Amino acid sequence: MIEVRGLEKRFVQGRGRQARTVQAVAGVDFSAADGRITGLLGPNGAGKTTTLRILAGLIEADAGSAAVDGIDVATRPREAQARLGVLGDARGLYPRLTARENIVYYGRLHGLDAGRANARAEALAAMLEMTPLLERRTDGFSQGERMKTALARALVHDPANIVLDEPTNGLDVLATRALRETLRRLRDQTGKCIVFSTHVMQEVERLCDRVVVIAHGRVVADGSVDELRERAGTPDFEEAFVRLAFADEGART
Ligand SMILES: Nc1ncnc2c1ncn2[C@@H]1O[C@H](COP(=O)(O)OP(=O)(O)OP(=O)(O)O)[C@@H](O)[C@H]1O
Repeated sequence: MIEVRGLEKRFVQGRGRQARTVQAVAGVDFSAADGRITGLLGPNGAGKTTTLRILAGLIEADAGSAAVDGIDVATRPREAQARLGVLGDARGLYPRLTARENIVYYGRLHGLDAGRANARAEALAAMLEMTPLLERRTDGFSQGERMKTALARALVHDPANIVLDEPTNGLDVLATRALRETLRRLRDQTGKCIVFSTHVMQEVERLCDRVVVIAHGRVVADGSVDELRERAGTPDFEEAFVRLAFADEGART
């Protein structure tokens, strides 16, 4: 279970009189339940990545709070991280290490012994259909191979909650389908709480039980795909998104 309340974050770029403030997140609230896939949907620059980075404990919020299974990420970061698997946008694999070493290394950081970390790497590789990649250095991996390795690494400690930042970025149709299948399996078979950010409508329609629409750093709508369509008064989800996300700017096409 993930809960975000009144989250705010601004960035200051430059110094002195040249300094410019960007309000990246301006009061985001949402909850993501166990056994559900929740999508953060928003246009470029809406504040999705910043929200997820705060949740992952990578940056601090200026105001508000984020909690994983009721544990505040700012005040009890290690406990919160133990319950959270994070697939970041940069993937960040160590190129000189093999896929197995990348996964096991993270397992060890999360306190698993070597035997357990290796067993988890093998089980996850089987689930993600990447066993033949395990002993290869990640240097030179394709986008899909990187994503699988990074996802296995994020899941190595079997967290109850998973956060993914634009997980299908750069993936082809088959890899995207495989990822969708994996996320559904994690939801249905193990009841994980899954949150992912995207700006791909199709992905949200096919995968999400709940959608949180973010625009200009704020939540502008929250509900199932059907509820959002109904609320926007259109059967076309893309049109519904545009109406909800850009309501204050007049509808665009
Ligand atoms: N480290 C930073 N320094 C300065 N500005 C930042 C920083 N990180 C994010 N921003 C700004 O905050 C705003 C929100 O960015 P964020 O990456 O959270 O959006 P997003 O919804 O994930 O967008 P996208 O879909 O394009 O990835 C943007 O205007 C961005 O330029």
